[in-house]
Amino acid sequence: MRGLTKSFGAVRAVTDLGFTVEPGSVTGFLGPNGAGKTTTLRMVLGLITPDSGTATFDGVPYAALPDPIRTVGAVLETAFHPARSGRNHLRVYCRAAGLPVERADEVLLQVGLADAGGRRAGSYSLGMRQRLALATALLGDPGVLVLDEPANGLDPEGIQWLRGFLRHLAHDQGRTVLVSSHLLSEVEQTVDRVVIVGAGRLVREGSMADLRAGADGAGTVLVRSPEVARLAELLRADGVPLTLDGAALTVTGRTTDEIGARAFAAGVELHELRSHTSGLEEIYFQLTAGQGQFAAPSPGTTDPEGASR
Ligand SMILES: Nc1ncnc2c1ncn2[C@@H]1O[C@H](COP(=O)(O)OP(=O)(O)OP(=O)(O)O)[C@@H](O)[C@H]1O
Repeated sequence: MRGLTKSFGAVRAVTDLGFTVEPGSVTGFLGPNGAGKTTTLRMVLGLITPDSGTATFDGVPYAALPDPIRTVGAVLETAFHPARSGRNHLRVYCRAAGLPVERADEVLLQVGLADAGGRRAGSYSLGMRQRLALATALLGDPGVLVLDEPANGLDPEGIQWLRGFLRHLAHDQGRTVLVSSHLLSEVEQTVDRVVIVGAGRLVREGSMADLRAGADGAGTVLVRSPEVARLAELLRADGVPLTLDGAALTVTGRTTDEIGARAFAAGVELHELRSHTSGLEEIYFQLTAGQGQFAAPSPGTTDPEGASR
């Protein structure tokens, strides 16, 4: 994508957005609600026309792809004829796209719906609908998958399955997988790279490892110890920011590894040592704070301008 820009009337949804998604990895497309993710994906898939900029697959815009279903599979919104079985839904797509109808059963098996293929799609749970949508995207065995919030409605087991499945498609099969989400925690363990957008603009692009490196020490660490006061004294002497509230010691800007090592070196017994907030989540929050569509002042903030920043 290069220089993608799109307005809806007075609303500027996406501004000069450009990034590249590589094969063999899962890229997370992250941003708060209203950041412009869906609008971007719709432009990529030729469903809406950008005001300016281009989106291409190996240099070819979606509209010019000779065989789009074999190049790109997408899950944007999940709409099914409720009375049609999952299998028939897929067969309709196969016929429309000139694919053998046997593909329907192959993709049902791939997404774990083989036993439910004969049931009405209207009776499917939200998670099963997501799987059926994914199956539809896979019909043409495309090299690129574009998925808008595919974890929506999945239970923890479904999310774990999706995680493994997307990684398999990218890492083992070499496909290009772009997956949007407004929650970093939802895709944190799935994605290799992230593209973060806020208010329609690129905020950050890079590997998950880079983001993690930046997040090291950004969270807080909670410590329980029968010698908590002594440990607090030692850490204060080291210049470590902390708060001691009764028996609860909270340390900022250090990892659990660092605190553990310091306590061990001083012979301080620890009963609990855990990171309270994922530093990664904090970084994501800082990068996108105030850039969501429904950005509101934090509780207790009286600045009336806060909501619009
Ligand atoms: N068809 C449309 N007409 C008018 N405004 C639109 C339209 N589509 C999107 N917008 C606006 O463009 C902005 C970006 O919306 P978009 O749906 O792309 O964000 P998103 O990042 O996908 O959000 P979410 O995580 O909530 O799905 C929002 O302000 C939205 O209200």
